[in-house]
Amino acid sequence: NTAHDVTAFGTGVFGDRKMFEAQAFEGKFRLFDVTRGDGVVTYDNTTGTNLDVFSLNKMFKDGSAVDAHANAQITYDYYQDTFGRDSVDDNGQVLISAVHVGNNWNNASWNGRQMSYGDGDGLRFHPLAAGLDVAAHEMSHGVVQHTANLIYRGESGALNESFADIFGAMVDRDDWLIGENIMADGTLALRSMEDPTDLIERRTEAPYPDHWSKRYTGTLDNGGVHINSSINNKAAYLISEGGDHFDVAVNGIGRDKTEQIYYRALSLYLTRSSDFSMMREAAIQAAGDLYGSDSDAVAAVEQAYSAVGVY
Ligand SMILES: O=C(O)[C@H](CCc1ccccc1)CC1(C(=O)N[C@@H](Cc2c[nH]c3ccccc23)C(=O)O)CCCC1
Ligand SMILES: [Zn+2]
Repeated sequence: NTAHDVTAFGTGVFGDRKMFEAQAFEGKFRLFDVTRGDGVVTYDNTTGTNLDVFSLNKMFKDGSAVDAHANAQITYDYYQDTFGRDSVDDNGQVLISAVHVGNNWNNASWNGRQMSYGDGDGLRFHPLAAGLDVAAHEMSHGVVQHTANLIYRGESGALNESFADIFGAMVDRDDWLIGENIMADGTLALRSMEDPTDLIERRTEAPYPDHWSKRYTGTLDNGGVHINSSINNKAAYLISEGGDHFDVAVNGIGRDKTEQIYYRALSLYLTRSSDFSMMREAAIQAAGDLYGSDSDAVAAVEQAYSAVGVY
C-alpha cells in the first residue's frame, strides 16, 4: 500500500493540542510530512538513533516529538513564506529533528545535518523541543551553513549565533526573548535581544553584553559565540523596535523590514570570515538595496550599530 499524507494531531510538552502533517504508512502513522520540500521528519532517539515515531492512530502522544515536528513545519513555512526559501539549502533538503537525545540533556543542537533536542533535567530546562524559538534557532543554523557559512568562532561565530537568535525571534514573533518557555529555574529566558544585560550568561557568570566595549575576549564557548551574539542581537532589536541606547537614538522600522535586511545581508553579502564591522556594512547595503540609500531603514541600521559601538 502506498504511503500518503494525513493531517494528524497531538499534545505538546505542555499539554497544548496541535495539528500537523504526518504520513499513513503500513497501517500506522508516522511523523513524516511529505508536503514540505523533500520532507519534514521527526525521530525518537530514546532507544537508538533516528528511529521513526509511530502512532497506531492519528493522535500522537509524545510531547517532545509533537512539538519538534510542529515547530519544524512552522519554521519551514516561515522561510518559504517570508523569503521564498525552500528549506535550509533552498533545495528542499529534508528537515530532520530527533527528540529525547542524551540523558536529560540540557541543550539542543544543529549538527550540520539535523536538529537534536534534549529532555532537560526539569531543574534548569524543560524539554527544549517545546521552544518554537529553539527550533527556529537550530534550523537557522542550517540556513547560515548554506549561505554565508560564518565560521563558528570569534566574531563570525557570534554573528552565526546572532542570526540564529534573530530568525528564532522572528518565527516566535511575540517577544524578543530566546527560550522563554523552556526555562525550569524561574529565569526569564536564556537570552534577551531587547535587553541582553537582563540575563546572566552561565559560563562567565556575567550579564550578556549590549555594547562592543563589553564584548567577551576569552576562549570559552569558541570565543564567546553565545555571549557576543547579544551585541548584534541588540542592534537587530533596535533596528526593528527603536530606542535610546548609550545616548544614541534609533528610530525603529519594524520586524518585516528588519527580517528582510538581515536575510539579504546573510544570503548576499556576508562571507565565512565576516566580522561585526562587515555586518554593519552588509546591513547598510542590504537596507539600501531594499528601501533606498536615503531611507529610514538605512538610517536605523547606521544608528543601531553606532548605538552598540560597531563601526
Ligand atoms: O544551537 C546552539 O547554539 C546551542 C548548541 C549547543 C551545542 C554546541 C555543540 C554541541 C552540542 C550543543 C543550543 C542553544 C543554546 O543557545 N545553547 C547555549 C546556552 C545553553 C543551553 N544549555 C546550556 C548548558 C550549559 C551551558 C550553556 C547552555 C550554549 O550551548 O551555550 C540554542 C538555543 C537554545 C539551546
Ligand atoms: Zn546556536
